[in-house]
Amino acid sequence: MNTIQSAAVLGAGALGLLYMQSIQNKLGESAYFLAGSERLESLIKTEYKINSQSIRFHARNPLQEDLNPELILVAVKNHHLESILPLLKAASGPSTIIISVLNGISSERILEEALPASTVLYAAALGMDAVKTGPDLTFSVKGKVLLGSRSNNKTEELTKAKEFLDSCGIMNETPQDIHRELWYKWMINIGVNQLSAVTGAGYGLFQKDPFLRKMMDEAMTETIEVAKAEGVDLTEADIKRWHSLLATLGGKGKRPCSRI
Ligand SMILES: NC(=O)C1=CN([C@@H]2O[C@H](COP(=O)(O)OP(=O)(O)OC[C@H]3O[C@@H](n4cnc5c(N)ncnc54)[C@H](OP(=O)(O)O)[C@@H]3O)[C@@H](O)[C@H]2O)C=CC1
Ligand SMILES: CC(C)(CO)C(=O)C(=O)O
Repeated sequence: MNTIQSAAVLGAGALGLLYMQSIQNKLGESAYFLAGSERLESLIKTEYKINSQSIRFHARNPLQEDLNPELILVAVKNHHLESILPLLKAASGPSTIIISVLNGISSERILEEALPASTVLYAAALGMDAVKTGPDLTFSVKGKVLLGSRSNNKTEELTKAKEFLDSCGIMNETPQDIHRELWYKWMINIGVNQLSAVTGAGYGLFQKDPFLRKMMDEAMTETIEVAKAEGVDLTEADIKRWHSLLATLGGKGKRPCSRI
């Protein structure tokens, strides 16, 4: 099996920058952001700072050149998804592996429908505390990518993508049932992100405020009920699993409210 020699990221936000830093370290110029003409120049010109270290990235426009990277990591917000499909269609081909780190349980199906020739893997990004302010990204923990195939089988594309993430130093796991893990992540977002939006609380408060923790757990318990109705066996133990992960996140000023 060939190893991945070219990779693109769509979305130079908190997660896109976090992953691109590692991917560019591995692939150099064969790693680039995908963008249309409205963002291309600024992506190329901007000097980003990642944990105070200056860094520049490459960017290419798939509407103007044939790219066909072997892997595309999609890291936009859910409400951007529809508008990036033309870029993805132009950039991808039959040998392209797509990984979407969007929160929620629907982006992979949307991508599969829009890009039937490519292979869409199922993924969730978990446990990072990355915050982007202007061109500056800061984080204290990088988290990990949970990765699987639609069938949950260890397909060639899954193995290839996993080996690539490993080679870039991007922590990842291939759980037995990726669909369950997507619901687990969705449960976390429902418990934390909305409450954070309403209260302004960051992880620090979620770690120690009993009232906030109670509301968070109640929202997660409701999500477990919805998951069960969908045939996904999330349990209270998954809430405990989240409590352990929450304890590892940097608490200072972090507001995970805008992630969904
Ligand atoms: N941040 C985190 O810690 C985590 C985030 N996630 C998920 O990852 C995804 C990304 O989150 P995050 O990085 O925080 O989001 P950001 O808002 O920081 O980044 C999204 C990026 O997408 C870019 N974008 C939007 N439309 C286009 C387009 N048409 N072409 C090119 N780029 C475009 C935006 O550019 P512009 O600003 O120019 O519009 C922005 O840079 C979300 O879906 C979120 O749910 C999952 C786990 C953790
Ligand atoms: C688990 C959590 C809340 C921590 O970064 C996250 O990954 C997100 O904000 O989506």
